[in-house]
Amino acid sequence: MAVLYRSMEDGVSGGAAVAPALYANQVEKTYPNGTLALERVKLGIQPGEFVSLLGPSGCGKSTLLKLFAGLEQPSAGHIRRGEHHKLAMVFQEATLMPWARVADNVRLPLDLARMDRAESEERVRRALALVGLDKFGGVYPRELSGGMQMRVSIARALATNPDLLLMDEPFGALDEFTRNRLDADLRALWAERGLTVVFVTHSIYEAVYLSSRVIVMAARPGRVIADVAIEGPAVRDDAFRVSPPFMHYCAELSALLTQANTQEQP
Ligand SMILES: Nc1ncnc2c1ncn2[C@@H]1O[C@H](COP(=O)(O)OP(=O)(O)OP(=O)(O)O)[C@@H](O)[C@H]1O
Repeated sequence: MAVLYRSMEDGVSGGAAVAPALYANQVEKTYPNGTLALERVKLGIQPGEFVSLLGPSGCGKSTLLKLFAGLEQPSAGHIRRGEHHKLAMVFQEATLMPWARVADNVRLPLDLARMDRAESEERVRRALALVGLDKFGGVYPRELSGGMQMRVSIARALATNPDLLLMDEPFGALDEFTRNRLDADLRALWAERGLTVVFVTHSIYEAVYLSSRVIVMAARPGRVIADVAIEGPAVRDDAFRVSPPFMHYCAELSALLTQANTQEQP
């Protein structure tokens, strides 16, 4: 069988000498209102992996991403980030400033970092080219489609030259066609730039298409229930989406999610 079920221990040690880019050790998160969002999550992410966090609503995917980003602190256990990694985050909403042109939106984090203007303009130009929006720097966000606005949001993250990209369901609000296209572009970008990506999604198809590894989560309490390596072709085109291995992985992940739901505690 092509699917590999790796133990949670393997996820942490990776079995390799390379230090993980991200590491969660026995992490728990209880919010101030008493909600136990995550229970004993143990997970290591190696540099260069494309890892999706897949699971039903409320299983703690966003919470885990925020813990990795340092936006939330664990209630127990600890989170470690590789020392030399530069992190950027992309959210479900494009969160653009409507009064500012696209190029100014993308330049925002560089302005906040007080980067020299000549350098920041060059960074913005390159980031917009990477997401296929080189001709749109001068327009306002409202003049762009939802998919293009998400591209701007990704360009804003890329302009900071991250090597670690945390993405919280960035394409969840888009139609399927646009989403598939952005998935393909993101996968190509990941391969080209040697990024480490952690990607939150509800979609089994999206997780299989994009990832080198899928972490399956269950709710109440949020926890990791499986760690599945996706050994698809390195270059993933539309043919991969209808190939037998793709269908096979989708069926495996679907079965794992169903199993997790039926095991849910009331
Ligand atoms: N700031 C908060 N305060 C209290 N409870 C929270 C907070 N943020 C999240 N939760 C709760 O923690 C649990 C996990 O939420 P989280 O957003 O991480 O899940 P998720 O898997 O990302 O869900 P979704 O796919 O719907 O975004 C949920 O029960 C949620 O209601």
